[in-house]
Amino acid sequence: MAMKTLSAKNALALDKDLMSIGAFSIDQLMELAGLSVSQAVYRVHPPSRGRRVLVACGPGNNGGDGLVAARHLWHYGYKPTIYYPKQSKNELYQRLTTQLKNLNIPFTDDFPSALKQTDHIVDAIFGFSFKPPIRDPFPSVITLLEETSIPITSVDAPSSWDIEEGPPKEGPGAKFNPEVLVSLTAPKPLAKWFVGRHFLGGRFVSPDIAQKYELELPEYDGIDQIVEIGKDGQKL
Ligand SMILES: NC(=O)C1=CN([C@@H]2O[C@H](COP(=O)(O)OP(=O)(O)OC[C@H]3O[C@@H](n4cnc5c(N)ncnc54)[C@H](O)[C@@H]3O)[C@@H](O)[C@H]2O)[C@@H](O)CC1
Ligand SMILES: [K+]
Repeated sequence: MAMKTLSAKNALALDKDLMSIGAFSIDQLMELAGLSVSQAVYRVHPPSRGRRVLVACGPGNNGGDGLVAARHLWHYGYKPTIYYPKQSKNELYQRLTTQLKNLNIPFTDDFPSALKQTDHIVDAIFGFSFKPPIRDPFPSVITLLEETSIPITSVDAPSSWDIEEGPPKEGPGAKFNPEVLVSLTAPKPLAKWFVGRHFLGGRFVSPDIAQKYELELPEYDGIDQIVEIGKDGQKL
């Protein structure tokens, strides 16, 4: 399906519109984004395939989506583990972290060991505000994601990919190819380089905002928070 993509600049502007014109709070948007991610994981990797999910969270809102997704996954019967090395002091993130700790969801600083004990990975490290080059401690994490054979679901962007230009030409991330991508609101230009199962999530865009950014969004089915927009190597 050919679908219009949203540049990093427009993704940020749309986010601001959702919170001003749309009257949403960031908590609401993040909750719905994380719920979408949890549904995509359930769709591609049901608990019968293994309940252990390693959720790698970055310092910004992409990481916040991962924290929310982890909570929903726990409620679906998964056993999430969180890698969240650069924790934000922002009150929202503190609350999301407390919610996970209240469910006895473990946090780890040892990414290589955690990777050996998981069935699925959620990559919530960087989203549309990522600017290369990757700073510590993430280069080695991206290299491990690149090398692992455990399936990965990336949130909004395969972390390390340039939002407009796709995978880096060399260094960490150059060979990173997650199995699943959940684009939030609309795919970013980098989706042109992605081959795998591609979902759209973030079911909160009103018709006027979609029109402003000339988005032709697909219909979501029933109560689903995700819609599959590409698979089997079909590209945007
Ligand atoms: N409307 C939407 O589509 C929504 C988007 N959300 C999420 O918000 C994301 C965007 O969030 P943010 O704008 O907070 O940004 P990101 O989470 O994409 O990343 C920004 C964070 O990463 C750090 N960072 C950037 N480049 C780095 C580098 N090279 N090395 C190390 N650290 C680096 C920044 O210092 C900042 O802390 C989206 O991709 C999406 O996942 C949702 O939470 C809410 C709704
Ligand atoms: K990501």
